[in-house]
Amino acid sequence: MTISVWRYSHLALAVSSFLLLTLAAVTGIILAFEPVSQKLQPYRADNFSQLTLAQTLPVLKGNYSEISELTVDANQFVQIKGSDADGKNLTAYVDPQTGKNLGTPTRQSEFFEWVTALHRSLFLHETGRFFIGLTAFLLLLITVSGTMLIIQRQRGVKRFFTRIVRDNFAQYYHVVLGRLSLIPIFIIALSGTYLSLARFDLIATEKVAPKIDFDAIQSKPERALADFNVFKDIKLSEVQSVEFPFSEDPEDYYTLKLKDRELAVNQITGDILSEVPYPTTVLLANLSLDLHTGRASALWAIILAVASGNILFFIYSGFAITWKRRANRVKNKYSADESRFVILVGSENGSTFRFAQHVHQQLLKQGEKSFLTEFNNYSVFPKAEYLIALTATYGLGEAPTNARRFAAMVEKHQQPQPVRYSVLGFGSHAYPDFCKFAFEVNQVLSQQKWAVPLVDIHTVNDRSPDDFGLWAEAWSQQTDIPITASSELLKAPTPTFESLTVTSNTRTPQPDGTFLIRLRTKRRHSVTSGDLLAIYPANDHRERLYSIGLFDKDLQLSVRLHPGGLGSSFLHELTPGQTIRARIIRNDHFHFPKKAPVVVMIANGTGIAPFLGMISQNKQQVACHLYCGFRQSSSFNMYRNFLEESQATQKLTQLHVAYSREGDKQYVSNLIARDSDFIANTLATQGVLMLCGSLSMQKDVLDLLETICQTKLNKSVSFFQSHGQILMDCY
Ligand SMILES: Cc1cc2nc3c(=O)[nH]c(=O)nc-3n(C[C@H](O)[C@H](O)[C@H](O)COP(=O)(O)O)c2cc1C
Repeated sequence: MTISVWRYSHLALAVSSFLLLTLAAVTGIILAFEPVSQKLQPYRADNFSQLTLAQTLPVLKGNYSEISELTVDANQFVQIKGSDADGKNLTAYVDPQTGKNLGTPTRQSEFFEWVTALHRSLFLHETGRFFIGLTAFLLLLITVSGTMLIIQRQRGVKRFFTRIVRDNFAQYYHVVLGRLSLIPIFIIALSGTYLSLARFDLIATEKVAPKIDFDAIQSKPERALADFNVFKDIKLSEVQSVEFPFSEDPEDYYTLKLKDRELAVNQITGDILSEVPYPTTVLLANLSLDLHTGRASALWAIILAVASGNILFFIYSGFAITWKRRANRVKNKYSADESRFVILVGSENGSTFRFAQHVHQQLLKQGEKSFLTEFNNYSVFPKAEYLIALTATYGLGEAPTNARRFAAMVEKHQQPQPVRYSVLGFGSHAYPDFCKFAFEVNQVLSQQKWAVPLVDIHTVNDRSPDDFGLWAEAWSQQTDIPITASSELLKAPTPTFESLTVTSNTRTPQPDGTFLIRLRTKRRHSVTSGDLLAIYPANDHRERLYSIGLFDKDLQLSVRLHPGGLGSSFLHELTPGQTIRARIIRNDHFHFPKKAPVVVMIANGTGIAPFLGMISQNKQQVACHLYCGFRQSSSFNMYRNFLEESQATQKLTQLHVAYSREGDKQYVSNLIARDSDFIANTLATQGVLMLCGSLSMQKDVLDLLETICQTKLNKSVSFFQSHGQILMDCY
């Protein structure tokens, strides 16, 4: 059964009952104070629980001339009805030990009477009772569906009480308080349902009348009350009421209504004339009344009041959650058939929609035709040129409900034209399978013939505006369509630019057009290899990003000169001493891993740049294996000395180079295929693979890794991606 079935049942039940539930909860809170206030009255005997009928009845008979009935209420106050020495009618609370008159019982206060009637029947008699009974039953179902939702959210019964990740106020406390008050609310609902069923005779609660053989009644031996064995055995705490014999005739007897049975006792001999146990249905009805009203315990009454208060909070928070989800429903200006941009959203609780809407609105503002929809609505998009897939991950690294059918839909609907896609995963490092579903989406898309990768998959941790901004920048750079992270989304200070001084520039490009440039920053401590440098070659909004390799105080960029390329031409012309305005962007997801026993670096072309810096910074001599691919050996020559020196100082363990236009004409993926056992072993022993370079290299390597992971490790590549063991930064 999917999470959505429980969720929709939970919601439907809540919607259908919330008005009556609110009323029942409010009146329930008020009524919980009645037992508490009653218990504060001074009518309970100190040693009540030890007293037996054999101790109590003779004392009371001695003190009062006539007693017709003795009752013990839920507060353990003993009350008698009869007449006093002057023959006047008497109803009084008495001390069962001394017989002292403690006071006269008063009627329930009018206010509590009024609230009780409202709580039980809405002043509508049987109709009202029916609706209240139905509400109790719906609450029972809500509790069951809520429990299932918590189990699914926590990934299993065993983890029911483990830490809850805080999403937002309403959601967090809906779950936290839901767990805490689950049992009291379940009891309130079950007992309320039971009492209603009993009230409508759907459960038989008839007590069986005593069967007395009047012919067998004895009048000898005569015994004193205190010597009746049956009275010696019965404690006052077991008694509901004792009806005294009407006359001294031996055929009149004591009727004892206990908690679990009814007895008839000969008033002269003390013999038991009849003993009838109550049916289980009656016992359950009594128990339900105790549990539903809290009449037997002030502490339980307070727990019931708190649980009823929580029901009110659940009504509020439940609707707040639903409101937020519904607020994200999509209204499109352009149809799926006419749009150039298609934005797919996978979201459970709506926050990913906020980011998607943000992108969508910016595209519309720039006059683009953009269509936003849920993953499950994926179909053929005949005019689409760009596909942006934004998705959260849920459960055990699973798809959100509105993205479950995605893989099947992609199989079914092939796009007729090439579409450039980009995947942005939303998740949280609080979960072991970080953004797993997004990685799966990326994998599925990468296998489609029509799909052309535009930007490497990016992830957003805990809705971080900075992470989102990083993707927006990369995407804008590839499309030349500016998408910014608005201040509303960013809620972070505007970027700070800094001036960097050029310290060296090889300028003379290698045959493949690559050159190395070094720049010095004053804020060296806040940058590391794998971060990005954003430059503004034309001093306008156009930004170009380069991966940084850190060498002591310098940031080294490896740049390929593209004829007419905005960024590469600009950098190529720079000479030592010149300064440029730039911005360093932290790229946490592509930093050298802090704990990995082995790091395998895979690069092609200028993708080697961050790895050069990482190797240079590898003072701890963590085992590092570099696999890199170039067109020809001359392209590699500019790195050769540095890498050979690094091997000598054990900052680099092994170096593997592939040339695509020389010798064996190999790609870096061929080297990975050759060393597939080593790669699998690295992953199996918590090592980390890092990929940097072109998207086409990334695709080849990922396809290969998928096969390696499946065949050698029995897991998907997305498992290792989501566990931070495969890091990528490709372009
Ligand atoms: C019950 C639950 C399970 C989650 N499981 C994962 C997970 O396995 N991996 C992950 O990266 N994030 C996980 N998350 C975090 C969400 O993906 C993240 O908060 C996301 O931003 C929510 O987006 P949404 O509001 O659009 O649904 C989980 C969140 C919740 C509430």
